[in-house]
Amino acid sequence: MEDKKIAWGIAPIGWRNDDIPEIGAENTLSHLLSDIVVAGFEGTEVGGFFPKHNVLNKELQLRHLKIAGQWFSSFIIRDGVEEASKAFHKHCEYLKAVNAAVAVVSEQTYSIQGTDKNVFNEKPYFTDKEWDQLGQGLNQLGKIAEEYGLKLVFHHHMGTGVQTLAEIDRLMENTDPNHVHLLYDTGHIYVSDADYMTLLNKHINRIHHVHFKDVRQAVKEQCEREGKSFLQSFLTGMFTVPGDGCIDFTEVYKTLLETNYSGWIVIEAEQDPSVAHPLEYALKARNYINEELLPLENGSLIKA
Ligand SMILES: O=C1C[C@@H](O)[C@H](O)[C@@H](O)C1=O
Ligand SMILES: [Co+2]
Repeated sequence: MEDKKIAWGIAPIGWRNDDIPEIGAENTLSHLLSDIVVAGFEGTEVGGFFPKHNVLNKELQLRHLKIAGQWFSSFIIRDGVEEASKAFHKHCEYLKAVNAAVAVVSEQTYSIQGTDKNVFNEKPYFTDKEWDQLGQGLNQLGKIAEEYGLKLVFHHHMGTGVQTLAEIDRLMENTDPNHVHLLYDTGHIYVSDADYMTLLNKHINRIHHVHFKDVRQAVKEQCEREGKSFLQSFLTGMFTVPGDGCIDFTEVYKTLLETNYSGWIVIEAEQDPSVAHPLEYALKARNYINEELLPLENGSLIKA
């Protein structure tokens, strides 16, 4: 992050999606990275199709782009922390080699994220014993991340055992603030609880990475009525870029400024790239940031 407090990125998910690797498969790494430059972002997250670290670094350097982090599916409850640690070491090694800031961890034991189950009412729940296992395991993974100069940021997610505000509260209570941080994803908390500000205000001190994902309310309601899965919901257009849905990002951004948030804010709007042109939506997001969010910085400086 150097001297700048907030870095703006955009995730590959609008071009290619690790949850459904077939969609957008024609979009190459060069295409994605060059679009990111055209849209005026400083970096991105690592996608499942990204190459070895040296190849990626070359492509990044040519475009003056940086890597914020990468998703890691942990199975601490299913496999135990020793097994999870082995895979996590490899993950962190790669992230260190591409100079990333964070390792994004999501506990995927019992997750229905990639299944055809109704994401609105079939989410899994952990037992007390499983919560303990998860908390202790994440503390260990957090220490591993630090060995590589990274912060572990936990991703609350629809269709998983850590989805609702109450579950995020429990996870925060059950983990060591020195080693386990939080990723705040506006889209996931909105679809889960509707209220996205309470989570932000409550856990701002633990938040070290942010995903800006907007939600189309009418599409969300339709998906809920039809009992759609997570994958079907985003293919139907439940998510979009900030400024194009019902979340008030000015309120979110003001809070981040007032609390001196330092880190990445990554636009992450999964849609079907054959329906929502990735560069068009990246430009739409950038315009919204420039016109509605960045001007708030002056207001917040005056207030401070
Ligand atoms: O951060 C994320 C990564 C994706 O793989 C995930 O499904 C998406 O919803 C998300 O928020
Ligand atoms: Co996210």
